[in-house]
Amino acid sequence: MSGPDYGRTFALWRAGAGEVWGHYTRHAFVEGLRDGSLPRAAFLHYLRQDYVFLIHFARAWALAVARAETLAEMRPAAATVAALVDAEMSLHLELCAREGIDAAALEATEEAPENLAYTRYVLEAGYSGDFLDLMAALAPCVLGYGEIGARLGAEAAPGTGYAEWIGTYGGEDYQAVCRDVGALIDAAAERRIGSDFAGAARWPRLAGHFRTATRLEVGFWDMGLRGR
Ligand SMILES: Cc1ncc(C[n+]2csc(CCO)c2C)c(N)n1
Repeated sequence: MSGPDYGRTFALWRAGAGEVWGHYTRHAFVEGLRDGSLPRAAFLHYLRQDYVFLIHFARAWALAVARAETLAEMRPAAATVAALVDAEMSLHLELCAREGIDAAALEATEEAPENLAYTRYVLEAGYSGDFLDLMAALAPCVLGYGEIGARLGAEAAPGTGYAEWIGTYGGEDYQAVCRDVGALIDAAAERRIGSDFAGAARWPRLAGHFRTATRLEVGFWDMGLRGR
């Protein structure tokens, strides 16, 4: 099964992750968003944890700014920090406010272990590695939601309570972000390991970061379904 075209590196990493990729992108939580059967309480639990997740994810993209070796790498990383802090977090604040969860309650969310594990793993990939290691750990998050959004945009049942979420990730704006991030990763890989990606000495470690982050996404959905 081939996924959306977000570049050459993504296609190789995605294939290398094997069945774990499908466990992530076709998780029961995702199917619940698609057919509308996901309990609202599970979605809200997920949103609250995701608010905390995005704070640490913005830190990871800020680390990418620091790890960038060219202005062409620095610019999109800086733009992503701004988009996360302004737009993405506001969406969560707004969705939660509508359900009676105010900003103070969101701020007071106790971070779930699955959340901790995932975000600190991504940050550690950047602390101990370079820009490309960090991109390998960030990619499942950014591009996986693109793949999920694209599929749900085409397949979701109409009139469920999750149309807004699906529209955010399935919409053309976010799909363009994914193509841009895919191109950024391809260029970052060529710069550091040349064009024979799979033949590079550090390829297994990069593919390992992608696969591990994908497993941690599965854990995040599991946590969301389980609720508190
Ligand atoms: C657990 C979890 N994984 C992925 C995303 C999706 N996501 C996180 S940041 C971002 C914007 C670009 O970096 C996107 C699409 C999420 N919200 N929560």
